[in-house]
Amino acid sequence: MLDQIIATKKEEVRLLEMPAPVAVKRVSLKQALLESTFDLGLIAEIKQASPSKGLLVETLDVKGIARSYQMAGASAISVLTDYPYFKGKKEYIKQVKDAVDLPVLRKDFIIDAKQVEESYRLGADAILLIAGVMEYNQLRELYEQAYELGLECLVEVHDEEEAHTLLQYIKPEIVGVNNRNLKTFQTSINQTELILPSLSKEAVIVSESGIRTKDDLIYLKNLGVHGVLMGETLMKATDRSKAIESLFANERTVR
Ligand SMILES: O=C(O)c1ccccc1NCC(=O)[C@H](O)[C@H](O)COP(=O)(O)O
Repeated sequence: MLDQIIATKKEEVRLLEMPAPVAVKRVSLKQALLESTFDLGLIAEIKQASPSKGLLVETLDVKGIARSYQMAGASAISVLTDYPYFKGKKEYIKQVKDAVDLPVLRKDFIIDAKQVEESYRLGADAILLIAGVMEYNQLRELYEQAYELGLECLVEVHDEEEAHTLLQYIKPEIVGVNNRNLKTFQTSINQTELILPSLSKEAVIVSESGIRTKDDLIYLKNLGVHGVLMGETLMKATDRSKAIESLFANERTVR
């Protein structure tokens, strides 16, 4: 499946027509995670479908979901822009930027400089770069290009080998540990505990995927991560604001 997704992305890059840049006020993902309402920063995701779970919701009110995430105290919003596998759309980024003040992470399979430039023009504040889907030299180039444009990167690793190799190329400011094995789709939040010692102590760490319960959040908070990225659990909730409020209850930071 992953090979198939990357083949699709190569074809999309070949056909990509650069959009006109939209005017947006960029906000920092890193800062939002460090200054979150809760003790753990929350990147709340908007995705209609996924390869592992199929259709998550029948209809998608992108602006309404973004507002409910912001109202409940999310630090940032992750927006799937891939259509073939996640039913996402590129225009959702601007829709979310218009609806809320939170940083927007473009969630897609970014493998080429053209997609980085496109993300900037679409109005994203940050992009996802996945270590497992490209050469590390390419990852470094895309990372540097993004920061030159004023975009931040969430650099994603899944295992210790990726984490070790990554540090030989770049010292990412924000690292995501994907608890989902992208080859098998299995999730285990223990993956975060396994990888944590291999990551830079200076990086802002986000645990991603398979996070469902308050116990999961307490476990991750005690490991010392700065934030979590949650998709399916929030998308499937009947009341998303209430879901966040009850998952993060008593986790509010007193300033
Ligand atoms: O979600 C999938 O099935 C998936 C399959 C292959 C590659 C990526 C995939 N998901 C992208 C993500 O990173 C997740 O949407 C995100 O981490 C949130 O995960 P979850 O909370 O488990 O929905």
